[in-house]
Amino acid sequence: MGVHARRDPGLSPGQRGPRARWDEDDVRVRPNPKGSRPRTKERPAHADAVDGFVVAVDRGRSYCLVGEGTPQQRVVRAMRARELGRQGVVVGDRVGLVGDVSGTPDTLARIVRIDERRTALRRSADDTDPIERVVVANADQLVVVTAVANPEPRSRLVDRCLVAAYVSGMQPLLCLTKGDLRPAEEVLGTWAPFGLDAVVTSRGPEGLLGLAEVRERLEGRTSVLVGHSGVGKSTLVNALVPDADRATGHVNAVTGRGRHTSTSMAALALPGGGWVIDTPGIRGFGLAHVDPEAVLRAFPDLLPGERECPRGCTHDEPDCGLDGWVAQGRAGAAGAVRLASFRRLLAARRPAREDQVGPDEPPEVPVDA
Ligand SMILES: Nc1nc2c(ncn2[C@@H]2O[C@H](COP(=O)(O)OP(=O)(O)OP(=O)(O)O)[C@@H](O)[C@H]2O)c(=O)[nH]1
Ligand SMILES: [Zn+2]
Repeated sequence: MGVHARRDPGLSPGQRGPRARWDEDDVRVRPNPKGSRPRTKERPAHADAVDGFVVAVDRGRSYCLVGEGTPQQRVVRAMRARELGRQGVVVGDRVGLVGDVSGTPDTLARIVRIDERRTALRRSADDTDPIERVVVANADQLVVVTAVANPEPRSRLVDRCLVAAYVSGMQPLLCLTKGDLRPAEEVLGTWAPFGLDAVVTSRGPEGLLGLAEVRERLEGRTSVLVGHSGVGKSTLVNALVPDADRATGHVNAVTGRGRHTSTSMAALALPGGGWVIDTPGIRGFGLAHVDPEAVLRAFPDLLPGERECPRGCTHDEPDCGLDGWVAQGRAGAAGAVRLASFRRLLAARRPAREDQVGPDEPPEVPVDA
C-alpha cells in the first residue's frame, strides 16, 4: 500500500494533512512487559472494512485518511471498537474501518482492526515508568532536530533520540539547524562514529538553506521530527509543509479545539509525497527499560563480538567480551571509537536532569537576535 498521498486537486490542503491537538490523556496505556509486537486482530466478520491511515488522534477520536491518492480521498472520524480491548490507536496506524466511512461532518466510523506495526516509537512518562506508550506507528525515520547553537546542542538528548530510533526500528537522521550561527562541522564530530546521515539547514536571505537536502531525505517516507524547544523545528515544518498552519486549523475546526494549545501531533502530507509527524507533545523517551541487546543491534560491527560475553552481559562491565573483540581488531580500525560510542548510548538510557525538556526549561539566551 502506498504510504504517501500526492497532492489531490479534489481536496483542500487541510484535508490532505490535518494536524490535531494531542495530549497525554490521548495516549492509551497498554502494558507490554515482553516488549513484544502489538497484536493484530483480524476479524473475518469485518471483511468489508475499508483501509485507513491515522493522520491525527484527538481526545479518543482518530482522524483517518481513506481512499488515499484517489478522487474519493477523505478524512473519516472514527472511534475504536470495543472489541479492540485496550489497544490504542496512534498516528501512523493502518486501520480497518466500518460504519459510516463517508467522511461527512459529524459522522463517526468504528476502527475494528489495527494492522501490525512495522515500527513503534515508544515513550514513557519518565524513565521509571514501566508502562510503554506507543506514540507513533509505522514511521520510517526519526529526524533528530538540534541547533548548532542557540540553544546549544544537548548531546545526551540527541544520544537518547538515537537509542529511541534504533530500538523502534526507525532510521535516524540528524538535522542540524541554525548552521548560519556556527560551522556545523564543529558539532557533527560528536556523532561521526555513528555513521549517521546528517543534513544542515541555515537561515538564508530568502528562507531556509538546505531545505532541498531535507526534502530529499523525507520524500516518500514517513518521518517523525523530534527536538527540544527553540531548535527551529516549527520553522522547518512550516518550510516543508507550506500549509501546515492551515492543516492545523482544519483539524481544529473538526475537533473544536483551539489552535494554540501547547501539544499536538499529526501527520502532515509533504507536497512531494511522504509524511512528517511533528511531536510537540513529546518531551523525551523512557529508555531505562531498553535492553542493551536492542542497542547493540544497531552496531553490526560489534554485534558478533557478543559471543565472547558472559550470559546476560550489560556490555558495560569488566567481563564484557566486546573489549576483546575490538582489541583483536575484529571490529575494524574504528572499533574502539565505535565501542565507546555504543557505551555512550547505553549510558544515555539512564535518566538525567538534562532530559527535562519542554516548557519547564529555563529560557535560552538569544545570540542570533
Ligand atoms: N539563526 C537562525 N535562527 C533560526 C533558524 N531557524 C529558526 N530560527 C529561529 O529560532 C527560534 C526558534 O524557532 P522555532 O521554529 O520556533 O523553534 P521550535 O523548535 O519550533 O521551538 P518551539 O516552538 O518552542 O518548539 C526562532 O526565533 C527562529 O526564528 C536558523 O536556521 N537560523
Ligand atoms: Zn558484553
